[in-house]
Amino acid sequence: MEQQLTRIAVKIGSNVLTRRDGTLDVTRMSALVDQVAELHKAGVEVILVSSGAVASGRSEIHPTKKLDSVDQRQLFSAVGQAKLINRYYELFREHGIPVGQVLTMKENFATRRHYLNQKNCMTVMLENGVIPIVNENDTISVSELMFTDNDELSGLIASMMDVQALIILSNIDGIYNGSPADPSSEVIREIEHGKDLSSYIQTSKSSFGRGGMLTKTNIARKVADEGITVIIANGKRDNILVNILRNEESRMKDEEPSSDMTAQHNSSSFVPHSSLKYTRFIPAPQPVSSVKKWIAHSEGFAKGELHINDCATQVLTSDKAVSILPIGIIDVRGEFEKDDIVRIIDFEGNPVGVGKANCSSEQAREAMGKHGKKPVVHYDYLYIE
Ligand SMILES: Nc1ncnc2c1ncn2[C@@H]1O[C@H](COP(=O)(O)OP(=O)(O)O)[C@@H](O)[C@H]1O
Ligand SMILES: N[C@@H](CCC(=O)OP(=O)(O)O)C(=O)O
Repeated sequence: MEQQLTRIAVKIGSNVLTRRDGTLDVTRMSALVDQVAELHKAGVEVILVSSGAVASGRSEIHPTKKLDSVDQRQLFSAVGQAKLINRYYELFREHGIPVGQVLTMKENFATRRHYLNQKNCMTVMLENGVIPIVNENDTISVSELMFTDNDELSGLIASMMDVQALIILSNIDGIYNGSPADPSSEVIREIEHGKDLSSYIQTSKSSFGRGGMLTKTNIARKVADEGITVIIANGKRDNILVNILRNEESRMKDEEPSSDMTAQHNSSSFVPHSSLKYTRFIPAPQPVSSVKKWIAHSEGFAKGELHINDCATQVLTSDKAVSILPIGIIDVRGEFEKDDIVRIIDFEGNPVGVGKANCSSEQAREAMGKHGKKPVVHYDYLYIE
């Protein structure tokens, strides 16, 4: 069988990997590893983003004196990450697949140089048949330096590694169109670009999770807008990963999977399209360039703002490929250097995009409102939301 999905990222949430009492669910972990191994052997490059460090450390260590939340997280993650990666190592070794640990933090995505270093690290791992297992370095990333949760991290990784699909595994079948506890609610199968989901999402989150469904949805949308398929599914369901991949493959080929595929994969239970539940964010038809993807996720590192006028706002939000020219800028806020990230704010004060500055804030202020000057943000380095 010719594989169409050749590179995917899979995020495994804390709750998929932990039992109710907070101990590591090794049976579930082992089942997921078997599935990833099956995909790997079928030629799919898989990048795992795995939570579970804090949760697995919590059950290992019982501090004698009361710790504050930062100390707890540092202690539990230091112990728990070692335990987690050791388990993965052992489980993948049974399939003859080497794994490598990548611990990262938000700051590593701030400069293009660090970003490309990380990308290179994971690319070389994949080229050598190694499965990268990524997690946030919880021991040193605290408070404002933290990712909202690993959903945010998985979005960055998916975008950075140019995957075709990001599969976010949680303890729920997908996004429900009401409270998941309400029996009349149903899983939304497909989400189109621009659909407002805010009324569906409850603020509740699973017991060991950090972000909740809202961050999942926001990240999923952003990544799908970059041309990557995003799927939210239940990691506790048997064979979920393999079934999703088959389903997506057959969707791409616009046909039901053939029986020889079942034989080749040596798997027992193909679940046909209609009974397999998950939420799929439809990807934008035009993939976004690699540098624009980085810029799209760099908003949090912006050093300044370019406020643009009515006319510039209109052309920017049209389908035209335009740069930010000084003539359309009405205000430059903050202090930035060439190559720093800046936010683009429209004439009504709404953030409309992010870009890499082509000059310093001082030079931008000088050129502001003038004709015939070089772009302050070039189109190739501009991401419009
Ligand atoms: N509309 C909704 N559909 C599905 N789940 C929802 C919805 N609104 C809130 N949730 C909650 O989001 C939780 C999953 O998010 P989260 O706790 O972050 O999981 P994870 O640890 O896997 O990242 C679900 O267990 C559910 O309680
Ligand atoms: N880095 C943390 C992940 C915490 C987190 O965000 O979990 P999740 O809600 O599953 O995305 C850990 O390994 O415990």
